[in-house]
Amino acid sequence: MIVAKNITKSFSRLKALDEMSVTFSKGECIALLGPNGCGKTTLIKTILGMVVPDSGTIEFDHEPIAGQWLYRNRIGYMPQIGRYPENMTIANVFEMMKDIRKGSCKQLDEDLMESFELKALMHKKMHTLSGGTRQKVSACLSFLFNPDVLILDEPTAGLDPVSSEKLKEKIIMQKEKGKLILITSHVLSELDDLVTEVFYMQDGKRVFSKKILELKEETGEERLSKAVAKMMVLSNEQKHDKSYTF
Ligand SMILES: Nc1ncnc2c1ncn2[C@@H]1O[C@H](COP(=O)(O)OP(=O)(O)OP(=O)(O)O)[C@@H](O)[C@H]1O
Repeated sequence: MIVAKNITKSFSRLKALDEMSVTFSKGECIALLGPNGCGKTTLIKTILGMVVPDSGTIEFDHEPIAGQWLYRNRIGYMPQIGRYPENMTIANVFEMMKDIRKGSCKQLDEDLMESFELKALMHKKMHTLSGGTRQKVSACLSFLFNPDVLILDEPTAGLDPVSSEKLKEKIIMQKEKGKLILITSHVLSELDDLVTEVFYMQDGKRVFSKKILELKEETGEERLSKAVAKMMVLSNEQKHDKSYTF
């Protein structure tokens, strides 16, 4: 569904993405992992067309995305930090988004708005919201237009535990519907029941990408955090052994 080939993106002398290639398929829930500053958000933004790569190509459903924008109607994006017109109420923001996306979605998905009880807060202005409520607005907007692809950048950061669980349940339901979900999180324990694949990056490059079953089998670990940690140790140990392919 999304295929990126040899994507490079530099900011001055820093290579945020270095010849990065990825294939993300329908029905997968992929954890995009790696240390701070390794290029996860930059990769997401190149897929969304918000950052233009210096070289390389990205295809969405076999069509190059360069110069295109309609494909974005099929993606729900929850940014790490949602930025909105601060003087608007939550209701204004939703109306604005519905207006922008007019006609691109027949049936709105308002499940999360209900489970987060957001409707009671609709009159509040964005600049008055707590960090968690702002995060809930971003989550609701990303699911609202029933997208085929969900890109969620640190979705549970700032959410209380009950709201986090509600969001996780919603993500699992979308995965079961066969959607493609890309998710970044530094709290690996939250990803345990969610992800089907792990894509681990460092310094703008892929270190390994593995299906979750394969990862658990190879490391002998059940929990994602332990499996990823062990994979990193194996990766370092095997760096000079060319017979071992990640
Ligand atoms: N617009 C920009 N201008 C200059 N440098 C940038 C810009 N965007 C990203 N970078 C740099 O590119 C590198 C990758 O950043 P990116 O946000 O993709 O990392 P990340 O893996 O998402 O990090 P985190 O886990 O902290 O969210 C970082 O060194 C960052 O400072």
